[in-house]
Amino acid sequence: MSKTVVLKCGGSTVHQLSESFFQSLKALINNNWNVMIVHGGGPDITNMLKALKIETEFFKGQRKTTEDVLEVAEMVLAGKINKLLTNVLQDKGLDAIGLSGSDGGLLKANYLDKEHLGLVGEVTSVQTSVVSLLMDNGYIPVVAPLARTVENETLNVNADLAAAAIANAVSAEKFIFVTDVPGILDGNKQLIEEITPSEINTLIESEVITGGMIPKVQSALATLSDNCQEVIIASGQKAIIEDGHFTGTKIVKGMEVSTS
Ligand SMILES: Nc1ncnc2c1ncn2[C@@H]1O[C@H](COP(=O)(O)OP(=O)(O)O)[C@@H](O)[C@H]1O
Ligand SMILES: CC(=O)N[C@@H](CCC(=O)OP(=O)(O)O)C(=O)O
Repeated sequence: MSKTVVLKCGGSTVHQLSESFFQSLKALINNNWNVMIVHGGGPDITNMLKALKIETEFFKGQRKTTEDVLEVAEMVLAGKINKLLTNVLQDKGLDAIGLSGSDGGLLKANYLDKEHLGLVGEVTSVQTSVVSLLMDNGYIPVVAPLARTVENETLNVNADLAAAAIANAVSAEKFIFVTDVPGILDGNKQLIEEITPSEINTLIESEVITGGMIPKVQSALATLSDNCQEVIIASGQKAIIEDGHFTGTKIVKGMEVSTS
């Protein structure tokens, strides 16, 4: 039976994905993995908002989303970035179908914090049949992080959190964050090859892990399970598989000793 890998491609890297990254996807498919991609696009949304002279602000790492901001976010995520990624995958000989989380009831959400964030969603359910249908037929689903409420309103969703919700719902055996750094770096900017949840918490407290890395590691911790034994953070500028092994940082459950 095929295993499933969910990759989250950050907006920081989506324009710079390397040839070896696409070769790694082919290797996964040749090894019978079902592959799906959830993408971001934060920097492109910010640039488009600036060009349109619409103010943009973040609250606790998430974009405050007014109706004007949502219109631009949807245009950039479901239009520009989703098509760019789907086209490049097709160009590399990988069968991909682009869709938004609001298509086919894929992602349902509630308002995360309407007062502070406006039209931002927290995913409450994932209609996995939409992506299974595509993967079972040999396609890579490429998902833009938008969702619908039960009242049929569209909401903007942080892409790391959308990817984690999807990875959990499809019971992915592997979950990989593809970003613009080689993985989690320590205080000396050296790559950490393997890390446990308690070591991550220490690095957050000591402010070695900051900014956009925080939602990634938090999403990773929420996804680790008996089924998904490791979550990987790797660079899209390199191969994500070398000599049959995943590159980057592996976040593993570890052998945490309970003191309670
Ligand atoms: N300890 C760390 N190791 C690596 N990157 C870190 C760390 N702490 C913060 N970061 C930042 O996290 C960024 C990746 O997050 P982000 O910019 O949100 O990427 P993406 O668009 O891929 O989601 C890196 O470019 C880096 O600046
Ligand atoms: C609510 C919220 O913050 N949504 C994000 C969606 C895109 C995203 O998360 O893109 P990256 O992965 O490139 O950061 C935003 O508007 O920027």
